[in-house]
Amino acid sequence: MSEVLEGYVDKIVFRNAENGYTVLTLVNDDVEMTCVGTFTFISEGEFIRATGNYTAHQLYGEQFQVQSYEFMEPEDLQSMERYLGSGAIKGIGNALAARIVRKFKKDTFRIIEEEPERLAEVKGISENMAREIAKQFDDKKDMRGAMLFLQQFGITTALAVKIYKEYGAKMYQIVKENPYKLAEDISGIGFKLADEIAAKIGIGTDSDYRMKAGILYTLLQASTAGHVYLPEDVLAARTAELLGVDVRGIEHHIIDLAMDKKLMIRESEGYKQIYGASLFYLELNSAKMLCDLNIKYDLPLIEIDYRLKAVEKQFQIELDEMQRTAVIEAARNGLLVVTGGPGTGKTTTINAIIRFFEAEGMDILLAAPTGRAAKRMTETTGYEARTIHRLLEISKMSGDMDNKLIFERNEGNPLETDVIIIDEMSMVDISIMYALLRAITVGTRLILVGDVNQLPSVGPGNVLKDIINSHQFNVVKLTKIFRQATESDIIVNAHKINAGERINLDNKSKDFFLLKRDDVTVIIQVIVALVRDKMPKYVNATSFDIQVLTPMRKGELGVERLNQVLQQFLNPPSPDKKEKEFHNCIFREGDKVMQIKNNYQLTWEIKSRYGITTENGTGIFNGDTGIIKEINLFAEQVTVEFDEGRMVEYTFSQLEELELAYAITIHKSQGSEYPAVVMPLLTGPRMLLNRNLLYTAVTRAKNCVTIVGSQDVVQMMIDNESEQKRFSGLSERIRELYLK
Ligand SMILES: Nc1ncnc2c1ncn2[C@@H]1O[C@H](COP(=O)(O)OP(=O)(O)OP(=O)(O)O)[C@@H](O)[C@H]1O
Repeated sequence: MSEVLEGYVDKIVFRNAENGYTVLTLVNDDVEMTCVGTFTFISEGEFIRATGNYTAHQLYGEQFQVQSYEFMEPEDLQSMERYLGSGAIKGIGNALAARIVRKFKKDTFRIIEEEPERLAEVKGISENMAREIAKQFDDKKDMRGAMLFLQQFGITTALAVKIYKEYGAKMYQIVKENPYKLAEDISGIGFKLADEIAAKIGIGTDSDYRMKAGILYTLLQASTAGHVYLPEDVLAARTAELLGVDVRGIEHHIIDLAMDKKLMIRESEGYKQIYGASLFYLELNSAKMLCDLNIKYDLPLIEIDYRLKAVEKQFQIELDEMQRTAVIEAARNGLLVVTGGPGTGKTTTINAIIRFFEAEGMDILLAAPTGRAAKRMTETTGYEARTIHRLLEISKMSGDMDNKLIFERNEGNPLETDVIIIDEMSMVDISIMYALLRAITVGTRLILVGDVNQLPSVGPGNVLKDIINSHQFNVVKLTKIFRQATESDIIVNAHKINAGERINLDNKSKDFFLLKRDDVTVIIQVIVALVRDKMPKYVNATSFDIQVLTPMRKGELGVERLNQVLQQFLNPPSPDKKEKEFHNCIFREGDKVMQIKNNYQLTWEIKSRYGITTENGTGIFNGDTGIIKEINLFAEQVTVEFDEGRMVEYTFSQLEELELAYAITIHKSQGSEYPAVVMPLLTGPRMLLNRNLLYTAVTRAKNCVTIVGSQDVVQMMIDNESEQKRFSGLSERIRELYLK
């Protein structure tokens, strides 16, 4: 049962401006009470009614834990004086507040509202100031009114402030008529919340606004699953299910939305592709820019060959036929794709291309979609490679909203270079591809390198595969596995998996094992033994370097369960390790954790042995893993050490961006490499257990792969060619442009 406590905010004892967490003393005629909770908009002197519970704090004694609160108008003279002097109105301190109230008595607030010029009758208040006071008073009143209004729909004060700032007084009309607009305009309000508000207001389930918002929301959901568009029937069916309405009513709303330019409709072989407008233009413009870049350079083959021989001689390599072709095509085309599986010489080819152009005195830029991939590229080429975000000089960062990123490099300020090489192209989604293409002028050569059989990007699109499948650009496929690579069963098996062939699982290999177990408990025991005891010695690494990969999040062998178990064994509770529980997950000092979304604002620091900062920067990206070094319960901060000693401080509320990472999904492992991978494979949905997923998991391991579970499931995955279909139209858009 919640209780209610009313009173004045006497003192704000602590306040975290970022998340609103506040400790304050509330006073009324009877008590003075410490209140703790999230207050987004509060100043000393406000009169509030708080709902919550009394709790006993070990250190601080009795406290009132606030769940929600509302502002009330102060009533008596003392409360008016206290409110005015609280700092809520800038320029009025205690003394002036006392003079104002002494002069106007209980008329004070009415005078401020209705005859503010009379404030100038008080000593120390000019006419200008009087107007200013009235304005502030009015602003705050509106804001308070707005909050009271929004509170009835269960909207938190933080969101209420955002809504009020966005719409001002128009807010009332918008909320009453079309609360779905909130979902379009305000980050933090999604379709679901808007739909709840609509229900409370009494908007019908078949209202036009609701239908349209439902369609747009369905497309947005689809884009988070990687789709750029949805076929009309799929969109209609999913929307109907979401809204609980008849599918037949949806089609004409799709047409209406298209007329409003919120959706784009494209006819494709016998069906309609429905795009959200912004993704449509990202895709169409990417297609155009790719075509524009694809110019031919009329260089005589003899000359290229001559120069290539010189490079081979200088660097003492002999390129294979396809590798030579790749260098030649790179010289003769504005756009080239080089694709191949592990050990087929992609890196060697990149190196040859770099040396070839370098010998011509050309400028070259290297980049990759993730920090880890860029780091590897730097190591294998000896040239600085950056993330694509850094290459494009990301400038405006809105926390987690990738689609709102703004880059300094664009058509008005393009990258000035002769050649750009992008590695790990399979991870590039349509938004970052578009941003990259915008910053490249025709005449700069763009070389895209990647393994098309890896899982596609997390973000929408299937860029690398679509570019290849359009058949309009030069593509060099590297297929030969080089001798050194054939010594690794990881590489050999990866290629077999990809070709749908049976792999040898008799455990005679040095780096590829299957431990047959069919009991979940036993599988977990084996995984613990491998990660904690056996693998570190075998591959000469630490337990933390051994990565457990699993297809699923849920279930007995899913990420969540495995992390709990592995944490218990690899980093058990201990009196000298501090912990923080967050959303049912315990974070403990010493834990291995992973950042689960791109955050361009998080700052990191590298410190020397003497504690002096030697380097700092911003940006921690989806998939970056680190170790919790310290949990500070007093400052409510968690310090995590990422690669290369980059230290990052997370506030407790930012813990939602972290997850334990003893086990991670195969999807999250894209673009990473580990000394050893351990993978439970027992059961799971057939849709998920496919060739593509197994291939990606296996190719993450440098020195050892151990599968624990069922051989039948391994075989089933190899045989299951059905990838989860991605609806993306880049390939079609490119072909349309060439047909014109
Ligand atoms: N032309 C060549 N002649 C002899 N060996 C080669 C040649 N090209 C590549 N190799 C060797 O083959 C192995 C794999 O090459 P490389 O690292 O370039 O492939 P990759 O496709 O980048 O592999 P991965 O994706 O696994 O990093 C390396 O040991 C490399 O030295």
